[in-house]
Amino acid sequence: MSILVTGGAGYIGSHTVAELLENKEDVIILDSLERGHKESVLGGKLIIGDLRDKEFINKVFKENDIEAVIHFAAYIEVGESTVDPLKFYNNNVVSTLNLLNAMNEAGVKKIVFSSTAATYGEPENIPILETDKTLPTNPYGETKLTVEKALKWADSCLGIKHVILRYFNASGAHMSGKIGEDHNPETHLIPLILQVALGKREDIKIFGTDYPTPDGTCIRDYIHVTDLANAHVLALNKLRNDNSSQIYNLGNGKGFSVKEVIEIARKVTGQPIKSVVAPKRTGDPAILVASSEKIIKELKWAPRYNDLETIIETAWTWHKTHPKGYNI
Ligand SMILES: NC(=O)c1ccc[n+]([C@@H]2O[C@H](COP(=O)([O-])OP(=O)(O)OC[C@H]3O[C@@H](n4cnc5c(N)ncnc54)[C@H](O)[C@@H]3O)[C@@H](O)[C@H]2O)c1
Ligand SMILES: O=c1ccn([C@@H]2O[C@H](COP(=O)(O)OP(=O)(O)O[C@H]3O[C@H](CO)[C@H](O)[C@H](O)[C@H]3O)[C@@H](O)[C@H]2O)c(=O)[nH]1
Repeated sequence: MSILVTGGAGYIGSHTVAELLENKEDVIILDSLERGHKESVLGGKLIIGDLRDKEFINKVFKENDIEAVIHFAAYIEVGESTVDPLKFYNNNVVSTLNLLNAMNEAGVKKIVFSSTAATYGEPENIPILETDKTLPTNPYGETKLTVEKALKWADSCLGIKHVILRYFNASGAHMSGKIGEDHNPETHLIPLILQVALGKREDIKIFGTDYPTPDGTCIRDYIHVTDLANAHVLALNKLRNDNSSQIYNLGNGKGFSVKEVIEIARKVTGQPIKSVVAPKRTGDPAILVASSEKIIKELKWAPRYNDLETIIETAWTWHKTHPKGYNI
């Protein structure tokens, strides 16, 4: 039987497909390629289509023997979600309902879902626990929380079991150098810093320097994409072994400020990397750092690349060899 990976041609999805293939899983990748890259799919069967198309998704389940779903497909940009929230509800919520409906009709009872630290909003404690309150400050986080709630009822009423993974800041690239981060447009801090190091961008804007943090810039928890990918394999096996639903944070439990990230990137690249202070971005919490104790304890998750210098080195290797992303 196959594992269906939606959004498997995207950044985190493609790294997870690589990890699944290494674990000898049979993989089907479903992606519209609207924001993904067919070159990032290192193996398995790629089906091109859109989850908003109900007939298409029902057909995928009818024509394939699917054991479980790992669901990455979504829009991910916080800023874009504040400009067009309904588009986010349509792609992130309605698409997922189409998927759950097709799963239910086909009798597929296991799903791993990509959620986010953005479901917490402004945190009440640091590090953030899975049991802390969830009050998203933007439509993107709200759409993910809405899906989490739908999954809860799909479990209790339909017996579809889930593992919800709330990622903090995914970063870095595959150790092989074959796949990496290529969002378009790119808004994430580390790839933007590396574009400055490559001379493709004049400077990196620091969004706000008067946050209540030691150097006044925002603190985030950066997690290597392969460590994230590996957690999906553990989540899948958990669903196979104990058939119960759970929510887990995924971060390194250590925060770095924007200025610290820039400084480490200067060291890794050997480039000066010009920075300029810019206005705050709306809806950015000052500090987001995960407690990942639960997944470490329950699923024996063991991150291998948890040093930020190593994470940035892997991203730098990818960006140097792919200055135009998958368009080389
Ligand atoms: N990147 C991060 O730091 C981060 C952090 C927390 C959570 N997440 C979540 O992880 C998941 C993957 O993020 P990513 O950074 O890999 O994003 P990405 O944009 O690189 O990948 C998403 C993929 O889904 C596909 N897709 C989108 N809508 C689709 C649809 N309706 N039908 C079929 N395919 C569709 C896109 O073409 C793309 O290949 C998302 O659900 C995101 O919300 C990402
Ligand atoms: O040019 C930039 C880009 C970002 N930042 C800052 O750098 C930090 C990290 O920003 P990213 O855009 O890289 O990441 P976010 O923390 O905003 O968001 C990421 O992680 C979130 C979860 O923590 C969500 O899931 C979201 O989808 C994902 O993009 C933030 O403080 C941001 O203000 C800058 O100063 N300048």
